[in-house]
Amino acid sequence: MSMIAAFYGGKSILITGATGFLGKVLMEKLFRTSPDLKVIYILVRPKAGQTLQQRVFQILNSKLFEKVKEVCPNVHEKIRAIYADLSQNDFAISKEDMQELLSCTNIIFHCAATVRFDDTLRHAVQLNVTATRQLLLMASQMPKLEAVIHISTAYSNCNLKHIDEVIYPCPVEPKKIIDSLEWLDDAIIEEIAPKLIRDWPNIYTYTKALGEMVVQQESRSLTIAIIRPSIVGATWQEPFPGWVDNINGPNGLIIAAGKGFLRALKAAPKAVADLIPVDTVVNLMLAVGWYTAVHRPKSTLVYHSTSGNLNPCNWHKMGVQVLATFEKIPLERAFRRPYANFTSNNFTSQYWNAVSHQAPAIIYDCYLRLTGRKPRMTKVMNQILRTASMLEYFLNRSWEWSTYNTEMLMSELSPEDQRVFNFDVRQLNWLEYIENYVLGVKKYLLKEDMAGIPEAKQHLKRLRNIHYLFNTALFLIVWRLLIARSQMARNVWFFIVSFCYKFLSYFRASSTLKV
Ligand SMILES: CCCCCCCCCCCCCCCCCCCCCCCC(=O)SCCNC(=O)CCNC(=O)[C@H](O)C(C)(C)COP(=O)(O)OP(=O)(O)OC[C@H]1O[C@@H](n2cnc3c(N)ncnc32)[C@H](O)[C@@H]1OP(=O)(O)O
Ligand SMILES: NC(=O)C1=CN([C@@H]2O[C@H](COP(=O)(O)OP(=O)(O)OC[C@H]3O[C@@H](n4cnc5c(N)ncnc54)[C@H](OP(=O)(O)O)[C@@H]3O)[C@@H](O)[C@H]2O)C=CC1
Repeated sequence: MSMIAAFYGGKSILITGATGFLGKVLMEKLFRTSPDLKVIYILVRPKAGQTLQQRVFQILNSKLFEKVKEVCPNVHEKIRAIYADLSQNDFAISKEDMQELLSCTNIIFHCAATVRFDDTLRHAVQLNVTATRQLLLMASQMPKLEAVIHISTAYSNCNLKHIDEVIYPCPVEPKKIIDSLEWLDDAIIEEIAPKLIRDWPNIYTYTKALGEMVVQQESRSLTIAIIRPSIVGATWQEPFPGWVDNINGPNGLIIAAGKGFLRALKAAPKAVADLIPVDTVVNLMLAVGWYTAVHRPKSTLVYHSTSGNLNPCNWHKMGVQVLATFEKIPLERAFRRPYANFTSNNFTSQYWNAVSHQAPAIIYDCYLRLTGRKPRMTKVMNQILRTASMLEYFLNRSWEWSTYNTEMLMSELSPEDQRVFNFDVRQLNWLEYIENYVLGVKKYLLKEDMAGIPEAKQHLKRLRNIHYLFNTALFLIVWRLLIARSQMARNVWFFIVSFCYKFLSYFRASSTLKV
């Protein structure tokens, strides 16, 4: 019997960010392994014209939740969506709902955040710092509360090279920033933002670091733990391999590479690609929730959910495997044949951007214009290049994250719990994982049919022929122009032709002699 699964039985669990990538996988696992849990409260806002109920309905009826319905048929009754906007005072939760949350909650998983790298400082602070503070104030009024699990990121201290499982102080007090945002206007905030974030690469990682400081300062009587995942990728094993449903981080790059838009990336080929499967993160979260509530550690423990120090993989190896998978299972209607060129050199990277990205986009847009259609490829390409440049910082560096607490926790689990809540990333086979990942991107994200694979392969063959034809034509044109204008080019040309002629004559003569 799993102790962790039993622990969540009969519990009332509050999850923020339950409609997000991590939140959905967390809910799925909770319902599947502890179907006798009492209730999961989720704080949700209406979005994209959908009510709360419609959003929940959509999640529960998705492929991800297919197995849950078998073990927990009344899952609809066990999920209670509460209207909330985390950027508002008191989260805009009604008095009755707030009362219920305060009196019933046993465990909190705080996943909600803005993960955009380019968010405004005001919004990112509201979500990643102020909301965390407010949630902890709520938590301190919950008599039945046993543990709070705060989800941060392994990159919250990416200004350091070696990162321990401790909370590092930030140069400016979070409280001071929260207070100043109240009276400063937006223009001034955006002006001071670069000075505030100093050596953090973006507002996201900076505000996540502030969020951790808030956890440390507001913990008081609470039992809290922090989990820091690195780059969260598709599921490894559960509920099935390769599940993924958003375009963030690796996913967008995999699509852009598979469609042949992105063929070169400014990335250090040997740098560690610290991906961590989402189900591994969720298993650690549930184990940490159990451990924190049962053992009540005296201080706030930090757990790294990273792969680099236990089972490292680098960008080159990952790129090769992504390409190998696209050979077998190509994406439909590719723009060009997939290719991956990783370089950390500035000049080479700019060269590849011009030749491999911008030039084909411009040529294609000319073709669209000539055929009376609206040009769009340059815009798409610029968007992809903007995204790639935002990720560059993370693709050209390696970090060392220590994992003492995570390994300690692993050793505390019973063999059954180690199996059911496996977060031992040493068992991960990267080649198999990446193959399932790419397949998952095709199936669950792009919703492409496997029956279309032969046609997709045919399309790639056509693209290869067009590529050869184009290169040959280009070579001939350039050469013709060169010969017309330069005596030296003409001399070289005559030298090559006469050399080939002599070689062929010699070859013919020697083969005639043999006969
Ligand atoms: C050589 C060729 C490549 C070969 C590939 C081989 C594969 C190699 C293996 C896999 C590669 C893995 C690389 C991973 C690198 C990831 C590093 C991540 C670092 C993590 C740091 C911390 C991790 C975290 O804690 S959390 C979460 C991370 N957060 C994010 O990922 C959010 C990042 N996104 C943003 O901040 C924004 O989307 C931004 C700024 C990039 C763009 O904003 P903008 O307002 O301009 O656009 P959007 O409205 O958001 O989107 C417009 C458009 O672009 C599409 N899009 C969005 N994100 C991506 C993306 N990552 N890649 C590609 N496309 C993306 C989006 O869908 C929109 O499309 P529409 O068609 O217009 O709807
Ligand atoms: N994905 C990754 O690679 C990594 C993620 N993390 C951390 O994990 C956590 C979850 O990330 P992930 O699931 O990927 O992110 P998502 O963007 O998929 O999910 C974010 C969640 O936060 C919710 N949210 C955002 N703003 C508000 C708001 N104003 N009110 C209510 N809810 C809101 C979103 O709700 P809605 O659906 O309404 O937008 C969504 O449920 C975050 O804390 C992130 O920092 C850490 C490392 C890596």
